[in-house]
Amino acid sequence: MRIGEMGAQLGSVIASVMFVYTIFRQYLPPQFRYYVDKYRHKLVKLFYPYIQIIFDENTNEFRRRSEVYSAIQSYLSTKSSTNARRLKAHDVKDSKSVVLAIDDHEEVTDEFQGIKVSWVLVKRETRQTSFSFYPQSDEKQHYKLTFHRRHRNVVTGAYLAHVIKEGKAITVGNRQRKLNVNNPSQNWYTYRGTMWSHVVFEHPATFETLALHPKKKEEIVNDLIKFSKGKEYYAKIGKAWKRGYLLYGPPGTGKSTMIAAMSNLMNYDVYDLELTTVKDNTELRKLLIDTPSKSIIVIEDIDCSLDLTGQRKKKKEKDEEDNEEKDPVKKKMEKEESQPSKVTLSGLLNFIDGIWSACGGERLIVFTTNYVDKLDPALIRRGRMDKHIELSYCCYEAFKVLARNYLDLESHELFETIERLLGETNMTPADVAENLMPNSVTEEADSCLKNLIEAIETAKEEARKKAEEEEASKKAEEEAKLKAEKEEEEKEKEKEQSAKDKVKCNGTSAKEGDVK
Ligand SMILES: Nc1ncnc2c1ncn2[C@@H]1O[C@H](COP(=O)(O)OP(=O)(O)OP(=O)(O)O)[C@@H](O)[C@H]1O
Ligand SMILES: [Mg+2]
Repeated sequence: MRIGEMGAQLGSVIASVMFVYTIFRQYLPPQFRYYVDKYRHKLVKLFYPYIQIIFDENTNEFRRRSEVYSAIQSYLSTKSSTNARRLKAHDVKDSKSVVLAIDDHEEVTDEFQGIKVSWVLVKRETRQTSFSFYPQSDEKQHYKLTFHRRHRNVVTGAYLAHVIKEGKAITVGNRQRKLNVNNPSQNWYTYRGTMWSHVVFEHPATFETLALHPKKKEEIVNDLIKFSKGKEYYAKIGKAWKRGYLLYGPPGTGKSTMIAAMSNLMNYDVYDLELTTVKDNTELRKLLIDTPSKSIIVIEDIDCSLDLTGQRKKKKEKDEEDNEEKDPVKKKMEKEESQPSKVTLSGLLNFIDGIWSACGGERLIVFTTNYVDKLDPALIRRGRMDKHIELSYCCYEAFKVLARNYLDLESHELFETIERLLGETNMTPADVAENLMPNSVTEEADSCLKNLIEAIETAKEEARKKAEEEEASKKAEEEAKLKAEKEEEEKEKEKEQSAKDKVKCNGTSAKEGDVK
């Protein structure tokens, strides 16, 4: 017989005995009654050596679903599928697959450090008598954990911590990741107070498919894994469990793709923060505090995001002209929307250094830029952005990854030519990938590689022409400058000469006057 069943039967026997006792208690002589009452609890303890803990589905706080309950449900979903005979399948919000749970009143046993415990899902009908802003269903359910009282310390300590940790890990593993974007603040009310809107994140990019030099790739992956396992380490050194990455390089070199690969590797949600729609630093702080643990906060094109005031002002003036006919409410909203963003560099820095450290949990912050030289050194100094990653033009190693991804090719006679050509010219992985993509279903790998060679040669030729043109224009500029300088010199000389002539002329006329 299982623990739970044993406990339940013993429990019901004791309950029946107690029930009979309360009926006949009044007929007992007072002295005898006193002794029975005194030893009743000890008797119960003696005959019922089990302890039960109840885990309610909802918390008292706004009737929210209890996180502990959800963790237990996930934990038991793995135990019950092998253990229980009656299971229930249901879809859980944000979960990738159906979650299997034990059916009502079905018992699941578990073992931890040699200790046997039992779990039962209990459902109770309730009748709601009062009006509530948080209407509850008529059913209440809870998990009941039963174990022998001699294991009390282990079960309430290490075992429950283990269940919650495992359960949370299973929930995270099973969770559908989300891509979040910030709502403009004037729309927070419309979006029921939510600052972020989300869609399901299903980007296929991984570090395996990312075209990058293997050494660099390995370094980044190791860095991320070390970070994800570093809770104790960060606590020990007294540093917030956060890490900043700066991805820089020309357009089409894989910065955004790398962010997707990071999210897939770490299983983190992405929070894509559009700074230009954030009104001010206070709003920025609210948005960032609202990001949960295990998230990647992304600010793309950071060089453009912090300096848009001029551009937005122009837009605003233009909008004002267009809006003359519109109704006042709409006009006001649009006016607010076109207000220049007042997010400042110091606001962002304060957040990275200050508030960020205060809210616990692992977070990555990733900035991307095409122009690293344009960034304020204060923003990218080490400690704020822990790792600077340059994503550059496609090298031969990166090309091999793309050839494997797009054409299933490990080697080919044309690879040598491509290696040579890629060493001579700059081509982004995006362009290489575009050329490797077969134009039709029947197109062979051979012809794709030839297309690529042609494209690289064209790019090389264009780069050569561009360099020549630049050289010519530079030469012409220098010549024009020299000419202008010469002309200036001549003009100066002429001026000097005419001044001298004037002096001479004045001298002569004065002398003539004297003679007169
Ligand atoms: N390193 C890479 N590995 C694999 N694919 C790549 C890589 N770089 C670019 N690509 C391909 O090119 C496309 C554009 O790349 P991506 O958007 O990541 O570039 P980016 O560096 O973010 O550019 P931008 O600076 O314009 O935002 C991607 O969809 C991807 O298919
Ligand atoms: Mg990008």
